[in-house]
Amino acid sequence: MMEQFIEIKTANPDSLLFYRMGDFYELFFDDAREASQALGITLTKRGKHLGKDIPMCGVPVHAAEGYLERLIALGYKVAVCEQTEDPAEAKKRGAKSVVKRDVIRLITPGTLTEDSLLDASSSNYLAAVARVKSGDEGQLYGLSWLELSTGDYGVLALDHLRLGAELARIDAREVIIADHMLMDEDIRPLTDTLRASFSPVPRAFFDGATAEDRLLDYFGLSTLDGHGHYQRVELMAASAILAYVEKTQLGARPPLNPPQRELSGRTMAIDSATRANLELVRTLSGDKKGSLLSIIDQTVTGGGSRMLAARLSAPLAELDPILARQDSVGWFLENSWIREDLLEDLKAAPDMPRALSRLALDRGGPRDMSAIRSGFATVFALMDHLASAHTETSLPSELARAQAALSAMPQELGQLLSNALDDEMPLQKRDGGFVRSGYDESLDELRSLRDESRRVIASLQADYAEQTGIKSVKVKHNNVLGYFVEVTANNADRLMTAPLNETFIHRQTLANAVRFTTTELADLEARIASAGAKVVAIELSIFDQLRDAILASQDLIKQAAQAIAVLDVSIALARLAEERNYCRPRVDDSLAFDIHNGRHPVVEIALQKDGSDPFVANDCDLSPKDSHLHGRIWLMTGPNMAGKSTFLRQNALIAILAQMGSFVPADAAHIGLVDRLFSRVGAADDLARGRSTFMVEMVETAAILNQAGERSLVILDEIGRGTATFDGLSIAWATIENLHEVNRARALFATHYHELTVLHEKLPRLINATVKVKEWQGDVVFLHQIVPGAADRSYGIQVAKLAGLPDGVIARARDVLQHLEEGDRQSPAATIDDLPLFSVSMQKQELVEAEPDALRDTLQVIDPDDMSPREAHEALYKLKALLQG
Ligand SMILES: Nc1ncnc2c1ncn2[C@@H]1O[C@H](COP(=O)(O)OP(=O)(O)OP(=O)(O)O)[C@@H](O)[C@H]1O
Repeated sequence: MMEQFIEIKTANPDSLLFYRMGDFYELFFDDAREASQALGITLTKRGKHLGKDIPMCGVPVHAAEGYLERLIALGYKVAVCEQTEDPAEAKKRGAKSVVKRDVIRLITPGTLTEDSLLDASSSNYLAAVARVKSGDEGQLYGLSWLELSTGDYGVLALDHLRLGAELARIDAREVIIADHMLMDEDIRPLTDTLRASFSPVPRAFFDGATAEDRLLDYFGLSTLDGHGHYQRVELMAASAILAYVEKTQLGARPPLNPPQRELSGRTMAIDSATRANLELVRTLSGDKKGSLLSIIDQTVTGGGSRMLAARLSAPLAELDPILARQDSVGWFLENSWIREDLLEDLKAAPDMPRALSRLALDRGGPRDMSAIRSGFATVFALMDHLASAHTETSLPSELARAQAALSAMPQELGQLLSNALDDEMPLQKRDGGFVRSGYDESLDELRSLRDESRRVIASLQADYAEQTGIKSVKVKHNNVLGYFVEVTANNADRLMTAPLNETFIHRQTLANAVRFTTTELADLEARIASAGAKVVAIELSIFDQLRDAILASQDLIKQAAQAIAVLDVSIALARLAEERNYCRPRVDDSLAFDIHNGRHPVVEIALQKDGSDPFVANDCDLSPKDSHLHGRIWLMTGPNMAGKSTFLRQNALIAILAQMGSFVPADAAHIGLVDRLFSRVGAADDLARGRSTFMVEMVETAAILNQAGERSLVILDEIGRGTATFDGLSIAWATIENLHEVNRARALFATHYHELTVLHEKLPRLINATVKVKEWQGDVVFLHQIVPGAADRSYGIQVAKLAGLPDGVIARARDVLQHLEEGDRQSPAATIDDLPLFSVSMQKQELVEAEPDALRDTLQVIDPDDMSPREAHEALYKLKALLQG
C-alpha cells in the first residue's frame, strides 16, 4: 500500500494527498505533519518506511468538506485519492493485493465548485499571468481569469503598471504563473502583496505556439475570429487557464464560452494601493465588515451580491453603461411599489450558475437540479410582477434586457423538471428517490413491486407470530444479514426443533437473541433487491437525461441568472438611495467634479450607530473654472482629527459609486468621467517587503506622478510626513507643482505643512481649503466643516491632550512649541536642528510625573472626616516626607 501511496504522491507533489482508506481520508509523511498542524488534529503513526515510523493523520470522509474548506482557505491544494475498484475485486487477485486507487480530483483555491467551499456572496476567481517581450526592453502581459463555478471567463493584454491594478480588481483566490517567472523582479511585488495564492505551473502551460490550438480544441471551433482578435499573450494566458482546469478537474471540461476580451479603458483604473486604502470590498485589516461593500450591499441573492462586488471593484469609464445602470436604479426608486413583490421573488431565488457548473462537471446532485427547477419558478414570478409594472410605465433599457432574458428561459425545460423531479430532494443521487411518481411508467411499476414486497415482509411478522406461537417474534433488517427473523434466546429452541426448524433456518446467535431466515423471506428480499437496483438504474438514467436537457439550455439559463442579478442589484441600490438619501449624480464627459453636501458613506453610518453627532456634509468643487482648462487642486490644511482624511476619502468613494452606476451620498453631484483614481491615504509599513513607511509612500507617489492625467482624480494625504521636515516639505511642494503643471489632474491634497499654502499665489488652479475648528478654554472643538482658506495652526498639542498624553508632556510641548515658533521667526533651520527635543521632554516628563503623583495619590485616599487628630497629624508628616523625596 505504501508503494501505491508513494507513487500517487510523487505524481502530485504540490498537493496534500487525501488517501482513501475505508471511512477515512488518511495523510502520511510530511502531508500528515502539515495537515495535523493546520487542522489541529492528532498526528499518529502507522507502520514503518525505511526503518522509520510513518507519521499519519486522518479525517472522516463524511466530515471531509469542513476540513477541506479550512485547508483551501489556508491556501493548500488537496488531491483527493479514492478507491477505484471494489475491495472484493482486489481480493480476487490474491489476499494481499491492494485496492486500486487514483486521484479523482485536485482541489485548489481557484477551482472550487462546491457550495460548502464557496462563499455565496463572493466570486472565486482563478487567474493566469503570461508574459512576452515587446519592443526592445518592454514586457507585455496577458491576464486571464475564470470563475469556474459560474463560467465567467475573460482575458486582457496590459503593461506592467496595470497588471497589479487589474489583479487587485479581479481579486483572484489563485494565480497560476510559469514556474520560471515566480521569482522575477516584476512578479515578486505581486506575490508579496496580493491575497491570492500563487501556483507555479510548468512553462508548457503557457506555450505560445500551441495556445490557440488548445482554445480551438476546447471550444470545438476552427477559428476564434468570431470572438475577437486576441493577441498572442492573451491566448497564452487564456489557454494556460484551460490547461490548469483540465489538470485539476482531471480532464472534465466545464462548458465555457471563449474568453471575453476586455478592452482597456472601459473601466476606471484603480491601483492596488488605492483599492486597499479606500477599503472598497475589504478593510485594511482584511475584514469584509466595515468595507464600503458591506455598507452598501442590500442584495438578497448570491448572484446579486457577486455582481455588486464586481461593479464596485470595476467602476466604468464609459458613459452609456453608467447612465443605463443609473436609469435602472432610478426606475426602482420611482416605482417603489413594485420592489417589495420582486424582493420576495428574489429572496427565493436559487444560485443557478453554481448549480449549473456542478451539473456540467458531473459533480451535481439532485439538489442542483431542483435549484434549476426553482430558478424557473423565480423567473416566472419575476416576469409576472414585471409585466404588471410594465403596463404602467416602460422599463429602462437594462431592465428591459433583463426582462427579455427572463422570458427567453425555455419553458418546456421548466415543465420537464417539475414533472420529473419530486418535491423533496435527497442529497445524493446514488440511492435514487428523486424522480416524481407518475413520470416514468416502468419506474413506477418497479417501485410498487419493491414496495409491495416490503409490505408483504411487514405482514410476515404477524404470520410468523401465529405460526410459532411466539408473540415477540420480529422481522428485522440490517446491512449484513439483510432481512431476518429474530426471537429472544429463550424462545430460540422452539424454532430450532421440528417441525419449525424446517421453515426457520438458523443464521446467528447473539447474547440475548437468535436470528433466522426463511426461504420466503430470502425470496422476497431478492425481489426487493432486484427491483431496487432497477429503480436506481432508471432514476440515474433519468438524471442523466435531465442533466443533458439542462446543459443544452445553459446559455439561456445563465443569461436569466444574470438578469436576476441585475434586478437584485438595481433594487438594492434603489433601496440604499432611498434609505440613506443618496442622489443621482450627473455623470458626463466633462472634467467637472462638483459635489454638493457630500458625505462619507461608511463614517456616516458609523457615527449613526454610535449615536454621535451627525455627519457634517461638505462641498467639493474641483471643476475647471472660467478660463482654466483643467481641474483644480484643493490644498487642505487643518488640525489633526478635523476630518481631512475623511473628506478626501469621501470624494474618492463618491466618484467610485457614481461610476459603478450607483447613486451617491450627496445632495447633488456632477462628475466628469474619471479614468484613473489614485489615492495615497495614510501610511502603513510594508516590512514584509522590506520597505519603510516613507519608501512605500514615495513608491506610491511616484506611480501617481508617472500615470495621472487630466481625467484622473488624485487624492494625496500628508505626502512627505515620514521624513525630515524640510525634505518632506520640499517633496510635497514639488509634487503639487507637478500635479498642477504636468499631470493637470483634479486633486485633493491634505498636508500639515502650512508653508505650502503660499503656493496658491503661483499656481492659478490651486485653492486653499481648511477645516473649521473652534477654540474653547484652551481646548479645540472640531466642527468638521470644510471652508476656503488656510489653517492658522495645527492644534496638534490640543489633540494630543484629548488623546490623554500626560499633563507634563503637554505642558513641556507647549514650551517647546513656543520656543520653536519664536526661533522660526529668526532662523527656522537652526531652531529645528539645535533643539534636543526628545531628550528634554522625556526628562521633564519623568520629573513632573513622579513627584506630584505620589503626593496626590496619598492625598486622594485621605478622608478628614474619618480621622482622629492623631491620625491627621501623622498624615501631615507623611505628606511632608513625600514632598522632600
Ligand atoms: N464631516 C464629518 N462629520 C462628522 N464627523 C467627522 C467628519 N469628518 C470626520 N469626522 C470624525 O473625525 C474623525 C477624524 O477624522 P479624520 O481622520 O478624517 O481627521 P484628519 O483631519 O485626517 O486627522 P489626521 O490629520 O490626524 O489624520 C473621524 O474618525 C470621524 O469620526
